[in-house]
Amino acid sequence: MAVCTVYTIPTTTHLGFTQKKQVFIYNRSFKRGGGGGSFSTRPCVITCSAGESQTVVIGLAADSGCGKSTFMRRLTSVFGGAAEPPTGGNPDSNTLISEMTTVICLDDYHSLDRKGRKEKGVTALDPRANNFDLMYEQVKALKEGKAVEKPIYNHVTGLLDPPELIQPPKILVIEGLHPMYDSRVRDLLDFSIYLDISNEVKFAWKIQRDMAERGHSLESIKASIEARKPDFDAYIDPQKQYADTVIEVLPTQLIPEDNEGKVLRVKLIQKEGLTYFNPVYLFDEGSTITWIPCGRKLTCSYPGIKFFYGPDTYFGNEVTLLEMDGQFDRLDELIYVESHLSNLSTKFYGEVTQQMLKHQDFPGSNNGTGLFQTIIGLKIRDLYEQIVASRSAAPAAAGKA
Ligand SMILES: Nc1ncnc2c1ncn2[C@@H]1O[C@H](COP(=O)(O)OP(=O)(O)OP(=O)(O)O)[C@@H](O)[C@H]1O
Ligand SMILES: O=C(CO)[C@H](O)[C@H](O)COP(=O)(O)O
Repeated sequence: MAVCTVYTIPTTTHLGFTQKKQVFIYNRSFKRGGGGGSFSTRPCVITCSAGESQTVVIGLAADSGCGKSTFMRRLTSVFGGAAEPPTGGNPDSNTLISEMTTVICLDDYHSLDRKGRKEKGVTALDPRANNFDLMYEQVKALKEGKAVEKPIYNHVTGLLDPPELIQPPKILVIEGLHPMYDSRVRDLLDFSIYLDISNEVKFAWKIQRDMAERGHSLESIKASIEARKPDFDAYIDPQKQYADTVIEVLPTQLIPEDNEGKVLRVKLIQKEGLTYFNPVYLFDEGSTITWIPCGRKLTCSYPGIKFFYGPDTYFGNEVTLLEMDGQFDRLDELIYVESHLSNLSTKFYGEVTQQMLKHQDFPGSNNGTGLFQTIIGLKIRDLYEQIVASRSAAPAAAGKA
């Protein structure tokens, strides 16, 4: 039987607001196949069932409705198998588990529920509505191979539900508004991604989802974006300076004065000098290239497709930029583009095209958003494999010394 220690996280003050004991946590002495325990008002970390090796932690930051779930579906598909909520758990859980990955949504660390935020006049983007101490303790514990009882923020009721048990996975993805906000959490990340959706495109996507699919009015969508904007600018957007990769989505430059937001210009901004990540390049590494692939090998209707590749700087860091403006007419022809890209970390020729074809019904499959999300999924698989290989090589090397 595993012996478990429960650490309680003290109530703290953050940015002048007291992080209150909001969540009912089930502090259970975790036994395999067993139960028993009692409710506590303190969040906890349970030290038991230490994993064989450390978990690799990936951070994905973006505003709400900016494609995080779609990206996660592409990423988990790269590892094979379906991602499902914890079996037999809360039907409103935000967690998705597959054989290799566990994706936790950082909304679960809201310290104020919907009513609490309204009473205090803060948005969910405001750090004062989130418990970063607990986020740090639990991500750290998972990284060290320890199971945690993670709270659940219920998006249906707007309440904080009793927690769920999360076992340390091989790859932990923390996705949400603030994975890179708190420096302690940021330091735990092995790789980080920021989805930077320009206001025009965010608006077009919101209209598509909230107006067409959820029956919201144009005015209410505009009002909701405007209400979130100051906190988005203050707390969410600055995180992109820390990201190892940014996928920036802008209106096309191929159609003069386009304001429909359907054709997109997408930039993949890749940090240079990382140990386990080599940027993807087009044709010749280190060069600067503008490429129009349309013609005999790639069917393009108006306004066509344009790629750009070259070096750049981003928040003072050296980066490699890969950009695609326009959209594909025929996804099977993507192999032509793929064959001119290098450092893709594929396991066989055509794997990017295969992944894109597999999920052609996902939003963004015909443009740079889907292409670059797929490529980053493959790079994360490669990063994971490199980290695991370096860990198993380290003890062997130490043994020889
Ligand atoms: N690449 C894309 N191209 C076009 N539309 C997209 C794209 N990605 C997302 N969208 C639109 O945005 C909506 C939200 O996408 P998704 O659920 O992946 O985002 P999210 O960040 O997880 O949202 P939330 O945080 O609100 O759950 C989709 O239903 C779709 O309408
Ligand atoms: O920005 C968000 C992240 O997804 C949500 O608005 C936040 O989590 C609050 O959720 P809800 O609107 O369901 O109360």
